[in-house]
Amino acid sequence: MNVNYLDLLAKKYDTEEKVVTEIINLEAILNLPKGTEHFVSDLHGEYQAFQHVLRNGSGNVKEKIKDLFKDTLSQQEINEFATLVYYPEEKLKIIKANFTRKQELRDWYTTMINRMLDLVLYASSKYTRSKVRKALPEQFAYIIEELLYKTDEFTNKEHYYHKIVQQIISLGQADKLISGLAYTIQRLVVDHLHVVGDIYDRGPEPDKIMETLINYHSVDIQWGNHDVLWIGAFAGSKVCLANIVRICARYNNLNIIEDAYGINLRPLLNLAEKYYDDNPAFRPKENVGSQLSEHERLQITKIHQAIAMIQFKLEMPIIKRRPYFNMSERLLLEKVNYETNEITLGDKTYPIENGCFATVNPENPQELLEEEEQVIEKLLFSVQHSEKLARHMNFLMNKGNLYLKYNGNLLIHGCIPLDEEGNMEKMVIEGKFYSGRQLLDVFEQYLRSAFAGPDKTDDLATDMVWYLWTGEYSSLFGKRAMTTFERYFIKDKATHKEKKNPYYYLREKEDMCRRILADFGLNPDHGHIINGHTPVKEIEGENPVKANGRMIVIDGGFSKAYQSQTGIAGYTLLSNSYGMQLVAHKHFNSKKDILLDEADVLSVKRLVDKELERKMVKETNVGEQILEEISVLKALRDYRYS
Ligand SMILES: O=P(O)(O)OC[C@H]1O[C@](O)(COP(=O)(O)O)[C@@H](O)[C@@H]1O
Ligand SMILES: [Mn+2]
Repeated sequence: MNVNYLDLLAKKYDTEEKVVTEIINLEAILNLPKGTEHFVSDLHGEYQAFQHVLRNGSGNVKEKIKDLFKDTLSQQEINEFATLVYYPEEKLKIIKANFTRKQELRDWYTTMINRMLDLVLYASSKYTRSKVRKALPEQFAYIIEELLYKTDEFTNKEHYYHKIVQQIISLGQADKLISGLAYTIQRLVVDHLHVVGDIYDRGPEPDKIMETLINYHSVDIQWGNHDVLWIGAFAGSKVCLANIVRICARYNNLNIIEDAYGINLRPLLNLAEKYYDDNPAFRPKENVGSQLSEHERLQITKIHQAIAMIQFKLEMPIIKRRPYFNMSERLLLEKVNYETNEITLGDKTYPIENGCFATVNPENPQELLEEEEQVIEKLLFSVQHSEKLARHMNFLMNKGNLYLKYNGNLLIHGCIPLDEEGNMEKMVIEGKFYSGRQLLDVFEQYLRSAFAGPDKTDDLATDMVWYLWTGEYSSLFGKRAMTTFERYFIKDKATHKEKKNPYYYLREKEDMCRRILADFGLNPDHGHIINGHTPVKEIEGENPVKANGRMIVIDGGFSKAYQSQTGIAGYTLLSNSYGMQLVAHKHFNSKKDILLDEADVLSVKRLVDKELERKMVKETNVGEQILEEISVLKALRDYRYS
């Protein structure tokens, strides 16, 4: 081992005792049960629903409460207590309003604090004390530790413990303590969170989800196609930028761009007002009870057209300069007959409906008007100078990857591009063939290099980010072509179809999944592929667990717009030391419903895989790291102290 490195380490471990203590600590951790992993995906801006799933740990909090209190509390008491753990501040307000006498409230506080302490202790049983300490609210850490680890002089000290709790109540700190304990419980029930892609688009509050993830104790992200679209915009891809604005307009979410990220839409609005009018194909989607005025609706409709047309134009030069993207069929503005108002796709000609081509030069359809050029330049400047967006995108890059190998499983948002025979599809990039894992690695390299060079807008790396959004061999898109243009302008639904990669039926086969796991260097006997991206249509009887358990699809279905297709509000997955459980969630209406009715949106838990023997930290990724640390520490001991 490198001696310089050991010398450096010796500064931290400057006595033999310190080295030995750390080795013993680490060895002990290896023999603890593995922490609970929580998998979610396709959050699509649905912050409130995500918060709920996070706060209840996909049902894990309730389960722990039941384990502990099922013989002493009624179902109603359990529900009320669970709601208090999920939303302590709000629930405290509601409950406190019911008390008229001070002493009653005091008694209630005492009961709740003790109940919370019991639950913290129970939820922390598989962690070291030092880890639990880190999860405690700072302000009360000392007191809570004192209350948690009551010593065997318990009987002598009972009065003392009781006094502490009473003091806290007298000093008006009970609410704070209860909230702190509730958050500690939430934190302890889930050790690590995986977000299997698509934080952005469709829903109203992706920025708040990002803030939550930034503050979360332990998380990784597998980018989704919608996430790379945002990364692409920030990295200088104008076409990705046009797409994110278009999607926000379509879903009536332009305030994400304007208010959340402070991006000025005024130049785009001016352009839109000048060239566009009302158009049924471009009216924003509205939720029930939408507050849009006629005027606002019209404005968004115009913006939506303006940015969509900029997008279609911007796609064309990329398709032309990257022939191996194989997208010449998508040069749609060149296939429009502007005189007859028709479009010819293959050997069929269709009438154009709701066309809005006022800014298109039929001689050179890809040409942007100077005004359009300026609009997109200004938008890009604004996007790249949004401090909040910069923070969010940097976090996505730091915590994110295209895929992740974790505890023997392969986590990936979309797919591994396959042909009909189940061979990994090959893509030629700059004259070289790539497929399977190698292709994904190359994609990721391009994406990182695009992010590192935000001032380059037309280089291969930047174009490649857009390819990841929409290209036929993209592991994130997983379809042959995106028919956005057709869905706006052609009535015939047959043209709207987006053909899926064969992966999506081949993944039903165990043998196929085993081959993919092996290609990624994972053990096919134990590993699973965990996918997001495609909503599982439970209504039609689709099973999220496929390929004899090797494949698990957890499109969260958080996206309200898609819930009518899925029939549920999607799945999440839990993996603890006993195995894996899939959780199906019911529709989430509002936090208010949960606070008042204490109804849990959770429905069924299904066992996917049961460990024959309880899985310990030493068998996990973290365990591997710890083993390495131990071997370094042993080397340090030999080198310095023996
Ligand atoms: O329903 P929308 O918002 O128009 O989006 C449809 C587009 O979204 C996509 O399904 C991609 O988004 P997902 O990753 O959520 O599936 C495209 O294939 C499709 O063209
Ligand atoms: Mn997706």
